[in-house]
Amino acid sequence: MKKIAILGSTGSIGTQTLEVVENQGDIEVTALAAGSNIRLLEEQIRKFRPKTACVWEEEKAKELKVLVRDLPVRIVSGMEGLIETAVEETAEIVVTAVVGMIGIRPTIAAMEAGKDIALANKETLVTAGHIIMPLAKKMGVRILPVDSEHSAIFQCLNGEDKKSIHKLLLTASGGPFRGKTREELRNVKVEDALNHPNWSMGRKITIDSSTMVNKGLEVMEAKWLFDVEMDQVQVVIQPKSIIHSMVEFEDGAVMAQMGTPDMKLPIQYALYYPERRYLKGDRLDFWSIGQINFEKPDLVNFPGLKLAYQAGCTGGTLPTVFNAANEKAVAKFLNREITYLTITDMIEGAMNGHTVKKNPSVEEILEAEAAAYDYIESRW
Ligand SMILES: NC(=O)C1=CN([C@@H]2O[C@H](COP(=O)(O)OP(=O)(O)OC[C@H]3O[C@@H](n4cnc5c(N)ncnc54)[C@H](OP(=O)(O)O)[C@@H]3O)[C@@H](O)[C@H]2O)C=CC1
Ligand SMILES: CC(=O)[C@@H](O)[C@H](O)COP(=O)(O)O
Ligand SMILES: [Mn+2]
Repeated sequence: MKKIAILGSTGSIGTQTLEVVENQGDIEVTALAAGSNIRLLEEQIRKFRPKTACVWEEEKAKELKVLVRDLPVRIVSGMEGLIETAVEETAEIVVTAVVGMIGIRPTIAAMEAGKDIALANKETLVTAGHIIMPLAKKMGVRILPVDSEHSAIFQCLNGEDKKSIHKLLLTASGGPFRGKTREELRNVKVEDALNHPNWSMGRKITIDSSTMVNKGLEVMEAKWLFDVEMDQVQVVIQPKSIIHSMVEFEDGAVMAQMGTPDMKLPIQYALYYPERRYLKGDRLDFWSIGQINFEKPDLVNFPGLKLAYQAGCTGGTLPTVFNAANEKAVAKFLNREITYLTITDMIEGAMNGHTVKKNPSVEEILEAEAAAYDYIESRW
């Protein structure tokens, strides 16, 4: 039996990972972690019987301990608990499905403990890719992409030498506001931004898709995962999310990976790589699709993508500031404290106010995160 731990088991990726586990029937779940949803975590513990379970909030962890007192599961909490979950000794693969930079330390700990990483948590790679990728090499562990575009690229590459890549064609749906002007975006509501045309995902990434910040994070994620330059990653709008991404090789050949918008495919591919297994669900029907359209991204009305290229090309602590400012801004928008366009204004302001530090340590990354938060709190 393959053994896995899931950080963020109660979220969109976490629950779909558990669906894959249930459908396949030959994976043991040895550890689970969530933020605060102890009702769902209790259900998961009863069904999958992990050895360790973590709840971020200490008070909730105490409540959970009482709820599962009849079971042989160790309940832990906070960052220490999250790290303990990530290094649970029997797990071979850790699925990083927490949202945000909070994933950095547990991901590093899991790698240091020799675990392969099924990586959904893109914020970790964006902010600490210069630490994660060399560490993977040093420890001989694999970073298996779960993000749909990166899984697509990984599948297109299928072991081809990095030297054969001319460019990566990262597809984007364009989100719910594709084609709109900044004027039209001025008064959009939280509900409008959460209305993604193709994918059902957690709230933070859904807002990121609407601003194109998600694509910006993904350009930086691709740079680290596939060891390419930022200018080798070209974003192509493909509104129906049928093509999940493409690779153009040196000889001009283009490989694309297509499928229905269902994250269970990339999750399952990462968990069983290089094996492909049957996955039940809808399949593409090209007779009814008819057409697949492509567009150039609009960097004027959606400056998030342009700012991401700036952050990724500069490097150092700037991607952290881009990401941290976005995390703070999205939380504020979801909390209805700021307007939609303020999200990218905040990112731009925080980036402009930052002095870049090259090759930052984890501590320096976390300091840059805190500084970006302080900057935003002091100005908005
Ligand atoms: N959803 C998708 O289809 C895709 C997601 N991703 C990436 O995957 C990651 C997860 O996204 P998604 O599943 O949508 O997010 P969700 O918001 O749906 O889930 C987040 C998960 O993280 C948990 N969590 C939050 N804070 C903490 C914490 N401090 N300690 C432990 N667990 C915590 C949540 O617990 P609780 O429920 O208790 O709050 C929940 O289980 C993100 O980085 C996202 O960008 C990438 C590609 C596609
Ligand atoms: C499912 C997934 O991987 C998301 O990151 C998705 O790609 C979001 O879509 P867009 O950012 O292209 O709207
Ligand atoms: Mn994606």
